[in-house]
Amino acid sequence: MNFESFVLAASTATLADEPRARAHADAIEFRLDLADEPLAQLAHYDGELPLLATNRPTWEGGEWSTDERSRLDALTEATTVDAVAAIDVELAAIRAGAADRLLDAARENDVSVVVSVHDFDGTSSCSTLLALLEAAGAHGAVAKLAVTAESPADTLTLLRATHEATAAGQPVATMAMGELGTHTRAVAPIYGSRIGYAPIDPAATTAPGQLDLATLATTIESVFVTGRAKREN
Ligand SMILES: O=C1C[C@@](O)(C(=O)O)C[C@@H](O)[C@@H]1O
Repeated sequence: MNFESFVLAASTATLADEPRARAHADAIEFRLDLADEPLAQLAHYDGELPLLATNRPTWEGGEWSTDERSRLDALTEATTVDAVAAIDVELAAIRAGAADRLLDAARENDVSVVVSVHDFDGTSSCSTLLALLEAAGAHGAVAKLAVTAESPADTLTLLRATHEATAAGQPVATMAMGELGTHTRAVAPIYGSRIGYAPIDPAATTAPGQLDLATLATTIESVFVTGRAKREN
């Protein structure tokens, strides 16, 4: 997965759901931390959509609660699965020096790396967001930043950072979590965001404020394609 154009990922803990995502998604984000028998599911996967493997720890809003080594080892094993085209690694894990082997495995297996940062408490200043995106981008193909919107102004800060990083030639994926941030999931692609995440079922969200896959896909289609056509005319 090269993320040169926008990728809409259906987030799920159940790879058997993949056929239901095909109509709208470009990829599956497989949440190993939320899954039963994640490595066995990967070994048996025979779907059509490429996989982005995420194994989110509790310290970054996920559910993988055992030790860091086993978490990163599971992701390392995921890089050897043909269908896995990308993995998600937290910037904090890279900064802690824990992910070197994983990043090597991704390189050896030709798997792209999405380097992620999540802020579940709020939204920092635009310059801080830009610094985080730059730091994350130094380690992977895409820098991903999910903040929490506590006001409409926070969403503008996120979109400005998205726009500025993109204008500077940096591939980023951004979204504002929380109800106030929901619209950013549909409009961030206009400012350059390369990845969107959505659950197949509205009730199975993997982050606060997500839209379900069909809704996000059709909304992006109308605002993004229409907006692009207008800009190009
Ligand atoms: O990091 C992200 C983005 C996300 O948190 C979101 O806000 O859509 C959803 C997660 O599944 C994914 O790993």
